[in-house]
Amino acid sequence: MFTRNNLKDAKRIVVKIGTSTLTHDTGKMNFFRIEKLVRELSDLVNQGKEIILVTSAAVSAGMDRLGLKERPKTIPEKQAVAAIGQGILMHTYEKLFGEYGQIVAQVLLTREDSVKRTRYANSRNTLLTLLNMGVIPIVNENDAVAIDELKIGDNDTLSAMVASIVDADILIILSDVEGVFTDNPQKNPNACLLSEIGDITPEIEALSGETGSLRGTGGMYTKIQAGKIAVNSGVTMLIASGSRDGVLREILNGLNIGTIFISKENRLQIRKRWLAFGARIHGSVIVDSGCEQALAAGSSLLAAGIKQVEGEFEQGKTIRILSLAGREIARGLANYNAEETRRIMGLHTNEIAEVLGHKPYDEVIHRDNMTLLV
Ligand SMILES: Nc1ncnc2c1ncn2[C@@H]1O[C@H](COP(=O)(O)OP(=O)(O)O)[C@@H](O)[C@H]1O
Ligand SMILES: N[C@@H](CCC(=O)OP(=O)(O)O)C(=O)O
Repeated sequence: MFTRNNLKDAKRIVVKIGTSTLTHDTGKMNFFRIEKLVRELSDLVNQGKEIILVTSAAVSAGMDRLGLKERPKTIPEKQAVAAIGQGILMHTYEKLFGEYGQIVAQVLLTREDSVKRTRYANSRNTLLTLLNMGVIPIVNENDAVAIDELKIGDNDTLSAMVASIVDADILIILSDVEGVFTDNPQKNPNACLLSEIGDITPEIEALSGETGSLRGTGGMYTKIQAGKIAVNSGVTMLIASGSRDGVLREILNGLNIGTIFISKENRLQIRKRWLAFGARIHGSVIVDSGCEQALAAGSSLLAAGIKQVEGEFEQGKTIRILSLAGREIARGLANYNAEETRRIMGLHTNEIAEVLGHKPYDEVIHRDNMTLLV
């Protein structure tokens, strides 16, 4: 488990750099900063570290090339602009990393690459093979083809998925802020930096507005969600400022900068991790406190403990299990669809057949298909 004290021993490191760090306010690339980060990353590889870079800014680079002042609105336009920008991004990295003697590879992923078991295994194998060859994989979402169901939607989540897929030691997210503050520091000058976040409680999630900077996607919200994926996958995550000189070296030297999310000790088994974080969430059930305790002790989710059902989900889809206070306790695959779950909630197992006319399962979610997050 990595804490501030032993970060220098981290070997496999995923670094995510957001659009707000890679571009100027004008929307044009910030070459000065990109060069500095490429130099730092190259130096880490020379020290024997394995580095995966998750980069944003394809859309920004494409907009700049086309002279667009506003983000494209339609999906085909967005995809076209990202396809143009991705080439420009890779050209830049190829050139700069090449100057430091590094070999890079482009890896474009979609949600399917972490949801489908075979694609998950393929992505993992490719990334690990590249690392083995001493190459720096440069990852972005495959924006040109990923729409709706296939889309991860933001690179914070993507970077946490990548970190989870390759069993990284740490994930470093570089942004235009020093870390997570008690409030949006761009709007509230009195907001204070949180040096460490232990439990990702509903209060912590509430610190982040839904939006980010003008050019970024998702703001602090998606970074905290990424924290959930990372810590539950055994990956310690840090958020720090990409404009700070020598930021990566300072982090690895254990300096108290940015915000650290310390990983949980037990890494989820690969299948459970995929179940919890690869799949799209289709709805939630809210359970009573007795049920919450039973789940924590390893029981399956029974209809009797469910108080409320949110959203419309099909049988077999991934849903969240929330406490009465709104805390996410677990995720799992539902044996009943939303409508059936509404009809049987609060009932004992032996009453299900009477209400639904059939009872294919005793449990609403079987414990083998459930990942506890507490
Ligand atoms: N509690 C918070 N702490 C820090 N930043 C916050 C918070 N709430 C919202 N933000 C916003 O999140 C932004 C960073 O996210 P984003 O714009 O998506 O950047 P990136 O391109 O690096 O992903 C900050 O500029 C800030 O406006
Ligand atoms: N895949 C998109 C970036 C999406 C995204 O999450 O952006 P950011 O919030 O800047 O990390 C792109 O390359 O433009």
